[in-house]
Amino acid sequence: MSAFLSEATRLRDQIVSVGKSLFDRGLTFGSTGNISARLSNGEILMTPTNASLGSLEPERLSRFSAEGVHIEGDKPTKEAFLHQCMYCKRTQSGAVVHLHSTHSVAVSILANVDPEDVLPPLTAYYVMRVGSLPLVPYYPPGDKALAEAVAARAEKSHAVLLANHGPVVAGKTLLDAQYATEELEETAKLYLLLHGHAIRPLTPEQRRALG
Ligand SMILES: O=C(CO)COP(=O)(O)O
Ligand SMILES: [Zn+2]
Repeated sequence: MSAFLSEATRLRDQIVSVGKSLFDRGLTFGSTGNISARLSNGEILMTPTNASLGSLEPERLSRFSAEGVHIEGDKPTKEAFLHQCMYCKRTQSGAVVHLHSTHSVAVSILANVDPEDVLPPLTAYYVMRVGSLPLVPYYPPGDKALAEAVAARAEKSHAVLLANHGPVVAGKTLLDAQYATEELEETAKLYLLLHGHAIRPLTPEQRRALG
Protein backbone atom coordinates (compact mmCIF):
# COMPACT_ATOMS: atom_id res chain seq x y z
CA MET A 1 0.00 0.00 0.00
CA SER A 2 2.72 2.49 0.95
CA ALA A 3 4.54 1.76 -2.33
CA PHE A 4 1.39 2.86 -4.19
CA LEU A 5 1.12 5.93 -1.99
CA SER A 6 4.60 7.12 -2.85
CA GLU A 7 4.14 6.34 -6.54
CA ALA A 8 0.89 8.34 -6.47
CA THR A 9 2.55 11.25 -4.69
CA ARG A 10 5.40 11.28 -7.19
CA LEU A 11 2.99 11.17 -10.15
CA ARG A 12 0.79 13.90 -8.70
CA ASP A 13 3.83 16.18 -8.35
CA GLN A 14 4.99 15.31 -11.84
CA ILE A 15 1.59 16.13 -13.40
CA VAL A 16 1.68 19.52 -11.67
CA SER A 17 5.23 20.31 -12.82
CA VAL A 18 4.71 19.11 -16.41
CA GLY A 19 1.46 21.12 -16.58
CA LYS A 20 3.22 24.26 -15.36
CA SER A 21 6.12 23.78 -17.76
CA LEU A 22 3.78 23.34 -20.75
CA PHE A 23 1.64 26.31 -19.70
CA ASP A 24 4.59 28.62 -18.97
CA ARG A 25 6.00 27.99 -22.45
CA GLY A 26 2.66 28.76 -24.12
CA LEU A 27 2.04 25.19 -25.23
CA THR A 28 -1.46 25.49 -23.85
CA PHE A 29 -3.42 28.38 -22.41
CA GLY A 30 -6.53 29.33 -20.45
CA SER A 31 -8.05 26.14 -19.08
CA THR A 32 -7.36 24.11 -22.23
CA GLY A 33 -5.65 20.75 -22.30
CA ASN A 34 -5.55 17.90 -19.81
CA ILE A 35 -3.03 15.39 -18.49
CA SER A 36 -3.39 11.93 -16.97
CA ALA A 37 -1.06 9.28 -15.56
CA ARG A 38 -1.72 5.61 -14.72
CA LEU A 39 -0.42 4.02 -11.56
CA SER A 40 0.89 0.46 -11.47
CA ASN A 41 -2.28 -0.63 -9.60
CA GLY A 42 -4.38 0.54 -12.57
CA GLU A 43 -5.71 3.72 -10.95
CA ILE A 44 -5.57 6.86 -13.10
CA LEU A 45 -4.87 10.44 -12.00
CA MET A 46 -6.35 13.18 -14.20
CA THR A 47 -6.40 16.95 -14.25
CA PRO A 48 -9.73 18.49 -13.14
CA THR A 49 -12.09 20.15 -15.63
CA ASN A 50 -11.70 23.89 -16.20
CA ALA A 51 -8.31 23.92 -14.46
CA SER A 52 -5.34 25.86 -15.82
CA LEU A 53 -2.44 23.49 -16.41
CA GLY A 54 -0.27 26.34 -15.09
CA SER A 55 -1.68 26.23 -11.55
CA LEU A 56 -2.67 22.65 -10.74
CA GLU A 57 -2.70 21.46 -7.14
CA PRO A 58 -1.51 17.88 -6.46
CA GLU A 59 -4.18 17.04 -3.87
CA ARG A 60 -7.02 18.27 -6.10
CA LEU A 61 -6.24 15.99 -9.07
CA SER A 62 -9.07 13.58 -9.91
CA ARG A 63 -8.41 9.93 -9.09
CA PHE A 64 -10.10 7.04 -10.90
CA SER A 65 -10.21 3.44 -9.70
CA ALA A 66 -8.80 0.74 -11.98
CA GLU A 67 -12.46 0.05 -12.89
CA GLY A 68 -12.82 3.61 -14.20
CA VAL A 69 -14.85 5.13 -11.36
CA HIS A 70 -14.06 8.67 -10.13
CA ILE A 71 -13.20 8.15 -6.46
CA GLU A 72 -11.37 11.26 -5.29
CA GLY A 73 -10.52 14.86 -6.09
CA ASP A 74 -12.14 17.60 -8.16
CA LYS A 75 -14.57 16.96 -11.02
CA PRO A 76 -12.42 15.37 -13.76
CA THR A 77 -11.62 16.70 -17.21
CA LYS A 78 -14.48 16.39 -19.68
CA GLU A 79 -12.07 14.26 -21.76
CA ALA A 80 -11.82 11.60 -19.01
CA PHE A 81 -13.42 8.96 -21.24
CA LEU A 82 -10.98 9.82 -24.04
CA HIS A 83 -8.01 9.31 -21.70
CA GLN A 84 -9.52 6.01 -20.51
CA CYS A 85 -9.94 4.91 -24.16
CA MET A 86 -6.25 5.58 -24.80
CA TYR A 87 -5.20 3.44 -21.81
CA CYS A 88 -7.58 0.65 -22.84
CA LYS A 89 -6.00 0.40 -26.28
CA ARG A 90 -2.43 1.12 -25.18
CA THR A 91 -1.86 -1.21 -22.28
CA GLN A 92 1.83 -0.23 -21.96
CA SER A 93 1.12 3.52 -21.73
CA GLY A 94 1.54 5.26 -18.38
CA ALA A 95 0.47 8.78 -19.35
CA VAL A 96 -1.62 10.82 -21.81
CA VAL A 97 -1.23 14.49 -22.69
CA HIS A 98 -3.82 16.55 -24.61
CA LEU A 99 -3.06 20.15 -25.56
CA HIS A 100 -4.41 22.97 -27.70
CA SER A 101 -0.85 23.80 -28.87
CA THR A 102 -1.19 26.46 -31.57
CA HIS A 103 0.73 24.99 -34.52
CA SER A 104 -0.67 21.50 -34.01
CA VAL A 105 -4.18 22.99 -33.91
CA ALA A 106 -3.42 24.99 -37.09
CA VAL A 107 -2.41 21.78 -38.88
CA SER A 108 -5.57 20.08 -37.57
CA ILE A 109 -7.60 22.67 -39.51
CA LEU A 110 -5.78 22.33 -42.87
CA ALA A 111 -7.83 20.90 -45.73
CA ASN A 112 -6.42 18.16 -47.96
CA VAL A 113 -4.09 16.50 -45.47
CA ASP A 114 -3.66 12.72 -45.42
CA PRO A 115 -6.06 11.60 -42.65
CA GLU A 116 -4.00 8.43 -42.13
CA ASP A 117 -0.80 10.39 -41.41
CA VAL A 118 -1.09 14.17 -41.28
CA LEU A 119 2.56 15.31 -41.20
CA PRO A 120 5.46 14.20 -43.40
CA PRO A 121 8.57 12.75 -41.71
CA LEU A 122 10.45 16.06 -41.63
CA THR A 123 13.07 15.13 -39.01
CA ALA A 124 14.48 12.07 -37.28
CA TYR A 125 13.16 13.14 -33.87
CA TYR A 126 9.63 13.50 -35.21
CA VAL A 127 9.82 9.95 -36.56
CA MET A 128 11.36 8.67 -33.31
CA ARG A 129 8.95 10.34 -30.90
CA VAL A 130 5.71 10.58 -32.89
CA GLY A 131 5.93 8.27 -35.91
CA SER A 132 2.55 8.46 -37.60
CA LEU A 133 -0.27 10.87 -36.86
CA PRO A 134 -3.85 9.95 -37.83
CA LEU A 135 -6.47 12.70 -38.00
CA VAL A 136 -9.58 12.07 -35.89
CA PRO A 137 -12.74 13.61 -37.46
CA TYR A 138 -14.25 16.58 -35.64
CA TYR A 139 -16.53 16.02 -32.64
CA PRO A 140 -17.23 18.52 -29.85
CA PRO A 141 -14.87 18.44 -26.82
CA GLY A 142 -15.99 15.84 -24.27
CA ASP A 143 -18.24 14.02 -26.77
CA LYS A 144 -18.29 10.24 -26.20
CA ALA A 145 -18.07 9.78 -29.97
CA LEU A 146 -14.78 11.71 -29.95
CA ALA A 147 -13.31 9.25 -27.44
CA GLU A 148 -14.57 6.30 -29.50
CA ALA A 149 -13.05 7.76 -32.68
CA VAL A 150 -9.73 8.15 -30.85
CA ALA A 151 -9.94 4.57 -29.56
CA ALA A 152 -10.39 3.31 -33.13
CA ARG A 153 -6.98 4.78 -34.04
CA ALA A 154 -5.09 4.37 -30.78
CA GLU A 155 -4.14 0.75 -31.27
CA LYS A 156 -1.99 1.67 -34.27
CA SER A 157 -0.71 5.05 -33.12
CA HIS A 158 0.20 6.54 -29.74
CA ALA A 159 -0.33 10.07 -31.15
CA VAL A 160 -3.50 11.33 -32.84
CA LEU A 161 -4.64 14.77 -33.99
CA LEU A 162 -8.22 15.82 -33.26
CA ALA A 163 -9.56 17.84 -36.21
CA ASN A 164 -10.07 21.54 -35.37
CA HIS A 165 -9.00 20.82 -31.80
CA GLY A 166 -5.50 19.49 -30.98
CA PRO A 167 -3.19 16.55 -30.27
CA VAL A 168 -3.63 13.60 -27.90
CA VAL A 169 -0.41 11.72 -27.14
CA ALA A 170 0.23 8.64 -24.99
CA GLY A 171 3.64 7.64 -23.65
CA LYS A 172 5.21 4.94 -21.51
CA THR A 173 5.90 7.66 -18.94
CA LEU A 174 4.61 11.19 -18.48
CA LEU A 175 7.93 12.58 -19.75
CA ASP A 176 7.67 10.41 -22.87
CA ALA A 177 4.18 11.77 -23.55
CA GLN A 178 5.34 15.34 -22.87
CA TYR A 179 8.37 15.10 -25.16
CA ALA A 180 6.34 13.52 -27.97
CA THR A 181 3.69 16.27 -27.70
CA GLU A 182 6.42 18.93 -27.87
CA GLU A 183 8.06 17.22 -30.85
CA LEU A 184 4.68 17.16 -32.59
CA GLU A 185 4.12 20.87 -31.91
CA GLU A 186 7.58 21.86 -33.22
CA THR A 187 7.14 19.70 -36.32
CA ALA A 188 3.73 21.26 -36.99
CA LYS A 189 5.45 24.67 -36.72
CA LEU A 190 8.18 23.60 -39.17
CA TYR A 191 5.56 22.27 -41.56
CA LEU A 192 3.75 25.61 -41.58
CA LEU A 193 7.06 27.52 -41.90
CA LEU A 194 7.94 25.43 -44.92
CA HIS A 195 4.63 26.10 -46.67
CA GLY A 196 5.29 27.13 -50.27
CA HIS A 197 8.83 25.72 -50.26
CA ALA A 198 9.88 22.53 -51.99
CA ILE A 199 10.68 20.10 -49.16
CA ARG A 200 12.76 16.95 -48.85
CA PRO A 201 11.30 14.79 -46.04
CA LEU A 202 13.12 11.65 -44.85
CA THR A 203 13.00 8.84 -47.40
CA PRO A 204 11.17 5.60 -46.57
CA GLU A 205 14.59 3.93 -46.00
CA GLN A 206 15.75 6.72 -43.69
CA ARG A 207 12.46 6.42 -41.83
CA ARG A 208 12.73 2.64 -41.53
CA ALA A 209 16.30 2.89 -40.24
CA LEU A 210 14.98 4.79 -37.20
CA GLY A 211 12.91 1.76 -36.19
O1 LIG B 1 -9.05 20.64 -23.67
C1 LIG B 1 -10.11 20.54 -23.09
C2 LIG B 1 -11.29 19.89 -23.74
O2 LIG B 1 -10.92 19.26 -24.92
C3 LIG B 1 -10.25 21.08 -21.70
O3 LIG B 1 -11.30 20.46 -21.03
P1 LIG B 1 -11.25 20.24 -19.45
O4 LIG B 1 -11.08 21.60 -18.83
O5 LIG B 1 -12.55 19.59 -19.10
O6 LIG B 1 -10.04 19.36 -19.18
ZN1 LIG C 1 -9.18 19.97 -25.83
